Amino acid sequence: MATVQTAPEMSLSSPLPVQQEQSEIDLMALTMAALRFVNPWSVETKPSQWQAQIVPGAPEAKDRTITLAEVRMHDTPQDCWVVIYDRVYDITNFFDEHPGGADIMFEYAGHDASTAFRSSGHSRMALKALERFLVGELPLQERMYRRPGGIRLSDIPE
Ligand code: HEM
Repeated sequence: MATVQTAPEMSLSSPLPVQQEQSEIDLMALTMAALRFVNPWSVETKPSQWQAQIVPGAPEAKDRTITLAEVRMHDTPQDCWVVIYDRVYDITNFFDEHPGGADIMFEYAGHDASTAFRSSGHSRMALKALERFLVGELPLQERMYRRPGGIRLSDIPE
């Protein structure tokens, strides 16, 4: 004997839950796509291949913007970045060369080392040496020195 399937009961007060879930997923996907379009870094959680390939001291390094959040991810002896006067330096290959020793520099791995660098009385030669390690610069809103109204010091290089 044939059975007749009846449609599930519907009422205005209880809309179908499946349809509701579907529309929420689509909305989320649309929002993420829009964010990725407007500002890719706002939805990127891991360092991208592009950022991983920065060559320290390369001429284009001064045009790269790197956030403090990205700097924080580079805090190991094999991959060590520091911030000095709003600029980001990859000092991974400098540990053995540093006249002040490796340990003192590693204390600032992934962090801002401006005050420590300044208070160690580094020479003009040391300031010049920074150029070899440059990988980028902080975004304007995260800078302390190189921004309108920022802290002014006589020894901040151009
Ligand atoms: C990429 C970053 C750095 C570069 C290129 C650098 C470079 C140098 C250079 C060339 C010297 C020899 C003295 C001079 O010319 O001033 C020196 C000494 C020294 N540095 Fe650094 N330095 C860096 C980061 C740091 C940091 C973050 C600290 C943390 C406190 C530090 C602490 C010292 C100290 C204490 C000395 C004195 C060593 C001594 O006289 O025995 N340096 N550094």
